[in-house]
Amino acid sequence: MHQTSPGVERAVAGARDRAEQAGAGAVRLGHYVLALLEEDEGRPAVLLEHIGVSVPAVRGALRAGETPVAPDVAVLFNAARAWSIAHRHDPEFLTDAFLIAVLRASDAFRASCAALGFTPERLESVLIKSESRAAEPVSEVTVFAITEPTAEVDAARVLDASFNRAREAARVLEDYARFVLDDRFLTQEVKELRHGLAAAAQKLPPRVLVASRETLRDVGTTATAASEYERASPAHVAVVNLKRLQESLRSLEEFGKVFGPDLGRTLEALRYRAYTLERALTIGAGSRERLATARLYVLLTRAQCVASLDWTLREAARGGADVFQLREKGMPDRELLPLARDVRAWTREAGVLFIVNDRPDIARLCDADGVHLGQDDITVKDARRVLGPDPLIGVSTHSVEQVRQAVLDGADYIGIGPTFPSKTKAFDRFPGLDFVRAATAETALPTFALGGIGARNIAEVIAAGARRVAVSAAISTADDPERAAQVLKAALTHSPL
Ligand SMILES: Cc1ncc(COP(=O)(O)OP(=O)(O)O)c(N)n1
Ligand SMILES: Cc1ncsc1CCOP(=O)(O)O
Ligand SMILES: [Mg+2]
Repeated sequence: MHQTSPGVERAVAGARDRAEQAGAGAVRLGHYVLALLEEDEGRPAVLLEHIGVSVPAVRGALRAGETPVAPDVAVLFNAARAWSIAHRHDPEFLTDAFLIAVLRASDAFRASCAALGFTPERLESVLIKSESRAAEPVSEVTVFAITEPTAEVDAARVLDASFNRAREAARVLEDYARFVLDDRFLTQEVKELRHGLAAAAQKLPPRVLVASRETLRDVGTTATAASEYERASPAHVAVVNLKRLQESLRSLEEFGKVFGPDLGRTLEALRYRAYTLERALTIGAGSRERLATARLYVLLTRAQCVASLDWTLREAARGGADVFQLREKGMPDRELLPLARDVRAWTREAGVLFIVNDRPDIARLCDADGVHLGQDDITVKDARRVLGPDPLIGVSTHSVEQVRQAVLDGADYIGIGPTFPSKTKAFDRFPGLDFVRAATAETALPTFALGGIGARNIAEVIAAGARRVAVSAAISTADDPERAAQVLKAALTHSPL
């Protein structure tokens, strides 16, 4: 049994077909050469072009029917195998070794091919590493004439397969961000990563990749695990393809180093970008689910409530508020933590979410559902260190750039504002309704518009694209927080998400 590549098998079958079609009676050496040169991107064709021989010219000039009858194919296989063992330490021979065996099968045939510009020696001279060649300068366009030719071609084969795999995975993720998440920013991010891959691939001489391509020889193409056909949901598709993208990038990075540190570094940067994307894509999907029905978010400060905080909270929850934030800016920690624990208990009873403002440590100690962070507060990354992967992290934003950064940082939801002047907090800059429009169009992450929002202006905010709002004074200073919450919630639920 000979270990050949599918390329060789195709060439053998192709030579037989040619002989049969020509009514030649026997397969001739020329039939093998023409069959080996049939694929423009195959090794033999690339090799000939590399030594300056025009493949179309050979196809036109070689009179296969007039070339010597080929020996039994087993003889050619033996010669190719011996060549491959001698030069590649590999009994599994490729089309280039088979071509050399065919050329060596007859002196007369060798002479006619030499007249067309190629001899086995010329082909070997660019395939085999020799002491004398190693000292020669390597030209920029050189494909095979490199100090370790088979090593580079083998590395290129991995790169070729991995570039394709990474590009395919990126395409799936782009579709997921675009059609499932409906997220403009993440779609753009994945597209940029895909373009980054294409740019990295261009750092290789194009023919190195082409020369390495023998996909059918890849034993992995038929090795399919049953799990490859199982996808529970679009989110599962995204997770599987994120892993595929990262694995391909790791492989690209490692084998890319064979071509120098520059390519390795470029690919490493792309791999880190893929990790960032993973965070944004998977967190985005999870937060959308957990906050799917959350429309009305209420910030409570004890001193600003006209009645008690617990009564205000219960009333507002009865009126339809979905999320409560404890926002105590100057309260001593000894007072804050017990209050936070009380609010945790009240929100649990009411069946609503509870977020602590500014303080991941307090959020963790009182077992809150999450924390809210402003641009000057602790970062999302550090908050995750305190809270772990599950609790919700909200981030305040005042510009589209901050929205994008919050998405990449792994925020679960975003506060967008201030929209209007607020009695709760003083501002000197108002990104206003234009920002509501821009932010809601940019991301599919849950966004809560806030700042001076109440019953009299909520329609404008909704008209600008907001589907969720966060309010403070509108609830904490209301005589009837239940009714106040109902009015806001009714306006919000009027517009579907
Ligand atoms: C839901 C929500 N959005 C924005 C803010 C504002 O947070 P930040 O900018 O950190 O300001 P302070 O509230 O900490 O003064 C928020 N608290 N909640
Ligand atoms: C904390 C904060 N950050 C931006 S606006 C705001 C206060 C929102 O309160 P109100 O609804 O009373 O304006
Ligand atoms: Mg803050």
